[in-house]
Amino acid sequence: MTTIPAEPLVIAIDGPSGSGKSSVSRAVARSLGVGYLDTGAMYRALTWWCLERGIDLTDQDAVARASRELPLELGTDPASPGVTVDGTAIDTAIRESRISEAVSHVATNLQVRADMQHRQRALIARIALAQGGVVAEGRDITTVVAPDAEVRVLLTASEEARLARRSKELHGDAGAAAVEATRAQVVHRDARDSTVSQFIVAADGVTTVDTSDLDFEQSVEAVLAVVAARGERV
Ligand SMILES: Nc1ncnc2c1ncn2[C@@H]1O[C@H](COP(=O)(O)OP(=O)(O)OP(=O)(O)O)[C@@H](O)[C@H]1O
Ligand SMILES: Nc1ccn([C@H]2C[C@H](O)[C@@H](COP(=O)(O)O)O2)c(=O)n1
Repeated sequence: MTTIPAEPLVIAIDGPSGSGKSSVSRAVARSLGVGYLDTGAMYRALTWWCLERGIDLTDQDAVARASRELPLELGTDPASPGVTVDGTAIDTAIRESRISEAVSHVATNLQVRADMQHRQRALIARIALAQGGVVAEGRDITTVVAPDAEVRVLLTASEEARLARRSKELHGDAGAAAVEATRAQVVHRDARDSTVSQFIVAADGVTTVDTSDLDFEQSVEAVLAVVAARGERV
């Protein structure tokens, strides 16, 4: 473990799919001994819940209603951040391809976004207080949900690197066919999601960490270096 911040520290991390947000954020939170919030899991959980209940994802009002009623519980321990809806553990189910391919319908619903952003601000405040700090990651955390966070990072990587990582994770190899099969879950999803959030280019005051040429441990160290340098910026 590195150092436990004296004051509750909010670290906001955004970035495109496959940049390493979830895995790197969890490792950073563990290293600092603070809580973790996976906001993407919230959109995934709502997508799962709507599909379970037969709600048409293109029916914006119905999905927004489901969002307001979603009985969601999120674990905030970076070692095991479980996701539960109405008592059912859905950690594995929300990572299935059918959810990855459908989640943008939900994430681009502006009524849903307003509801989720409201929940996320409350969660960030609560986790930071309870766990001495929080690493919150997603697509609009540095810009909309927590623009006043003490540390704001855009974690990015080249399209090639992101496709290869996700392909290896899903198919166990990064050969051309596997990479192509992964494209819809990475590039096409980012194109849809970027119509409602800015996560390709860093906003003012947000530090870009490009992990294209870094391995996992080096990426974690690079984010921890940004955290360590906080306050040194003018
Ligand atoms: N710097 C890195 N070098 C190599 N592999 C990495 C690196 N960072 C993350 N990975 C691996 O890449 C894969 C994708 O990472 P992760 O799921 O954290 O990305 P993400 O940005 O959260 O994606 P999404 O937004 O689609 O959920 C994981 O298998 C992870 O272990
Ligand atoms: N703050 C956020 C977090 C996530 N999303 C969207 C983008 C993705 O399509 C989906 C799932 O996220 P992932 O688990 O892949 O990081 O949710 C968003 O719009 N805003």
